[in-house]
Amino acid sequence: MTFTQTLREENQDIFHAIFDHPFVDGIGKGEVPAESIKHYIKADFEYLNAFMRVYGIALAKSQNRDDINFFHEKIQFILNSEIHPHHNFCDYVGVDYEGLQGYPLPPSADHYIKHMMHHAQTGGLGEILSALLPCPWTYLEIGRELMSTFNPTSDHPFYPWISFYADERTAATTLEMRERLDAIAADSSKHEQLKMKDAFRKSCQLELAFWEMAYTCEEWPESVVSR
Ligand SMILES: Cc1ncc(CN)c(N)n1
Repeated sequence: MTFTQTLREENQDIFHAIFDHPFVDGIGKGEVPAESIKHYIKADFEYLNAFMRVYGIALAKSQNRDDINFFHEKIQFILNSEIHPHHNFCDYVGVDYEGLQGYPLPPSADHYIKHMMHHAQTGGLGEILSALLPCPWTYLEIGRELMSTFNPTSDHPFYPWISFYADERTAATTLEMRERLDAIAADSSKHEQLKMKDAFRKSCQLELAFWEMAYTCEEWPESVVSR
């Protein structure tokens, strides 16, 4: 069994909790509360900005042109392609994308980006890839689960979102990251592998927390200042 197959198996519980989450289920059913969608977009716009910065740190730590090219391409993908699922959500709630940008991150999203940033700053490429991988991998599996469970057609309100993540490009990103991580893990000590496992599991847990954050419109305590 490869290192990333083990990671997937050890985190089956969280993958399933994500598939069962009411926000994810609501995407499949075509019904998600508008406030939850807006909360998601506000946080996800900033989350993806942070994700690109982590790719940038990984690029700076790369030892060969293949890795440099990989991280460079993935930044382009977020900038130019991953805006499509966001536009699908914005159209659903009837708001301008620009109007949902520039907001502070709610606690769980803030935690998630600081977790990735910690591994980017203190770890090698193996640890960074372990912290990043749950992002494409959980969404790829969400897309595939929703495709097979709900069999959406092009008139489904979230068809563009579901088909984007079930698509070959998300599958290719996930596979390329897994292959890079498997190669690094094979040359790493048990201690380093444990750090990678910890980074991966926490990112899976924070993916679940991100859905809950959006669904419940999580805010910092006492964030609304009373006068
Ligand atoms: C929080 C989160 N995780 C994953 C993805 C999919 N790249 C995303 N847009 N946002």
